[in-house]
Amino acid sequence: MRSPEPPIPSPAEALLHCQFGGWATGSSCNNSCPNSPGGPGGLSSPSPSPSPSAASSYALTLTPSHIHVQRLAPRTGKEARLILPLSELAGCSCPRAPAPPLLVLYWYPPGRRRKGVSRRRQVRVYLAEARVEAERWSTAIQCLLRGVAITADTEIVKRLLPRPRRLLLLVNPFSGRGQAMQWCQTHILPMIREANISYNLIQTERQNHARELIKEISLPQWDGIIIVSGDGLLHEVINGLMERPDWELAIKTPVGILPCGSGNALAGSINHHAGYDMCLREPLLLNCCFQLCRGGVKPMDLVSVTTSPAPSQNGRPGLPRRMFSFLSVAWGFVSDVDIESERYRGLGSARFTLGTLVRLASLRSYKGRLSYLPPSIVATSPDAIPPPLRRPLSRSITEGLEGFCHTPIQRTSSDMGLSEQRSLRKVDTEREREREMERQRERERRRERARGGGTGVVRASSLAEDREREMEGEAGRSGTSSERSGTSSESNEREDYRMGREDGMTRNMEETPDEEREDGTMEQDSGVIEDIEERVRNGEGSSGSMDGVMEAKEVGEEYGGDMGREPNEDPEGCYSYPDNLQQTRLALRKNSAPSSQIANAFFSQPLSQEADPMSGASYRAEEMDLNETYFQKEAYPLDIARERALTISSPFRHSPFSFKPKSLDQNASRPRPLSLLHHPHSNSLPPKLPSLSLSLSPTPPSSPSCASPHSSSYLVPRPNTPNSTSPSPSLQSPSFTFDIAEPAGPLKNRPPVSLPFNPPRDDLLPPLDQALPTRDWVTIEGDFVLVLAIYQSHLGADLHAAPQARFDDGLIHLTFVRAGISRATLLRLFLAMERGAHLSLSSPYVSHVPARAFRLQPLSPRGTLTVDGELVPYGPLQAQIHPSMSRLIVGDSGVKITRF
Ligand SMILES: Nc1ncnc2c1ncn2[C@@H]1O[C@H](COP(=O)(O)OP(=O)(O)OP(=O)(O)O)[C@@H](O)[C@H]1O
Repeated sequence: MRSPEPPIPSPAEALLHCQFGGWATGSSCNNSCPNSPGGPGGLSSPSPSPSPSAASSYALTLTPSHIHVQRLAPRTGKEARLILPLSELAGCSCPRAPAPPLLVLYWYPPGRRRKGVSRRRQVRVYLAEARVEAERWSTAIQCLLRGVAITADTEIVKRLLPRPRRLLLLVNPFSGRGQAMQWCQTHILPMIREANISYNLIQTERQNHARELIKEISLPQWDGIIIVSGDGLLHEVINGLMERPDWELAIKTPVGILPCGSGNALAGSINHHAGYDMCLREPLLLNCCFQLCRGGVKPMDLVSVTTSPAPSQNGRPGLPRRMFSFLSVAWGFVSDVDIESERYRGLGSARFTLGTLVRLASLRSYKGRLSYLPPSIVATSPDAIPPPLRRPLSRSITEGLEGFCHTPIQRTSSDMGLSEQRSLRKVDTEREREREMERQRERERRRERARGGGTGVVRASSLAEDREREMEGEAGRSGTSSERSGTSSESNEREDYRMGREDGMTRNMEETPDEEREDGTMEQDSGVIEDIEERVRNGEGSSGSMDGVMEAKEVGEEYGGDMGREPNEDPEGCYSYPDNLQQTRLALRKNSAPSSQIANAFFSQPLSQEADPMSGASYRAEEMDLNETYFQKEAYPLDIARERALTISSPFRHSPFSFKPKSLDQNASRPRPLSLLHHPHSNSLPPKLPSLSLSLSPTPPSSPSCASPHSSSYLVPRPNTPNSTSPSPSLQSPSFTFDIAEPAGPLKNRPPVSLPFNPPRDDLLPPLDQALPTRDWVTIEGDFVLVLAIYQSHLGADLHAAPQARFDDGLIHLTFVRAGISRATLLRLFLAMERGAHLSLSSPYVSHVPARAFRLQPLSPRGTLTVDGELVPYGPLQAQIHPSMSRLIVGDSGVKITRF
């Protein structure tokens, strides 16, 4: 992280050069001084009376990037030379008289801690001969820290300095474990004072207090709004800014976050992009606070999210709600854990570990439809004239999906460009052509079947069938398989399977249903759970949202195993746990009856479409407890036959708002930090879900390889394109069941925006109650365990959910996990996510795709949806990225930054 030491500065480089005396504080650590901005005695201890250090004197040289400190009378055992990079200084000061003329430097060098690299405070104090000299140095250093250019010839005077920055600090005293105010006193305010930043601190008194405040205040007087809390308070602030009449200007106010919550996802992203290792709690806070003091600002994407209307009190249907999100939209497992773990808030971030285990024990799946617009598609407004037909860039997605839904999505997401090139290259050889024909035949067969069903739906009838087909194809191709490219995850996956077979560890993997295969690894995995559980119980897990998990993983690593992997795979494909690990786990399991029970619950039954007795029971109980607070008791009308006929086109077959409104706003019922001890809710599905079905909305088939029986339908403008003169596909082909019906009565033509001041339009999305464009969108229907849309790299400070994400990459990173995944694999996914290694985890049920917009239509009647971790009304939801809309204070480690 630190750059190599610079050589001794040449005279030409030196801006200032002077001799100083040492200043000892009487303690071994030179870290306190009178009148220091951090207060007497620095952060923690009362100051012993400081005095000039008798023996030492130093030559200090200031260059544009460093302060070189040369001890003039070297003592044995002491470093003669110290180099302080300016990039590691939070600030400096020259205390006022009657204090001696001191130059005080607040230095935060990065150091390796128990968990990663983070900053630690050191104060260096030097005694100048005269006050004017100390002030000159202090001014010069502050100029450099604030980006004011000075040279050796510049007359260093105070008026060179820009005015001190002014920050509005909003503190949620109840965030996380309720330590925000304490950390303000001990960590935040001292460092902010050292950086010569003025501030106003306001404690929030209730939910939405910050939002209301931000709507009212005069913004120009603030250089930044800093949230001292978790991500939820920043969500309020961003929406407060967007609800102002001057939102266009207001949203450009730099915002920053000092992590005192339990998830701290944005802080985790800032920490990561600043080059630090993953860390939590105070180290994370110190890193982020230091970055804040450095003052670099970067653009940050926002995502406009339109949710279903909140249930209204007067019985009239409400308006769809629009909000702006900076972090994530989650449905299923992730949002369940987030919301349900509120009751463990006292554990801090370990609440997510526990929540994950609990939710794993009663894993649910949710029926729904996810549509997304891949980023390679040129922006097409739903109202715009369709662009001339071209070869779709996302062809490889469609092509893959037609064949078999799982693997190609995964492959395409990880190396879209590569797979595209590969698909172009492969027609060159004779063999490839044969394979292509074979695939074509297979596609034809499938279409035949689909036509036979009379629905026009291209869908996988069942995973088992798909797997069989895949296997047949594989067997047929086995003669040539070794010649295939080894770069795709598809081929890797098959390679893995093959190696597993050779190893004799399992049965033929391709013949074995996933669950059965994973059953074979049950014992090891339950060991993982037990380790985690044990640590959570001991309070060790309180160090992170997956902290217990992390530590369990470390235990695994000590034993020589990597829990994040399938036991039968290594990077090359084959892996087995060392015996001693298995023995240790068995021993652990013996001594831990409750854990064993949980582990058995996890692994004895794969997640299937069968009802989960546990969840079913809890659901009924909670219905009574919550009195419809969180979930509707009755499903909104769900015509299964009709839903299955849902096509390639519109994800909405009927008005998405036809469900029964809930009696209360879900948000209003979210337990707030003050009321943590209630809320035994859950959101299990009713028993017996229909088996997985998948319908896809392919891109226009402009090449034979992705021709579809309905190809002609793609050649006409979309049904909701105003300039369309051609009849809609549904009129052309009876098998096409496009729904271009008008939305239900009172919703017709209603603006889907509840924000008062006409904020930016979602040009990629039609209103929520209208059909999506057919072009370019991909739709997946089926049973999901989770859908996560994230636009920051981290989902929690220790969950590196989207390693490829940047603050301003203009992308929504979608991860979805389909039903059928086993608990063990899901756990492995989250374990791997801590290191950001989950993208390479090979599971046919897990997909990662980038998008610029998406629409999610839950078809299960119950569930939780969160936006930035906050509960929103359950129902259809859509979102679109607005690149670089806001500004985030990230420090100056990035390349392109401006200072606030
Ligand atoms: N004084 C307050 N009393 C109760 N709730 C508050 C108060 N101030 C803010 N809130 C609300 O508390 C919720 C949770 O706050 P926040 O997200 O900041 O903390 P957290 O949930 O601990 O952290 P994270 O979101 O990172 O897990 C937010 O929705 C916010 O609106």
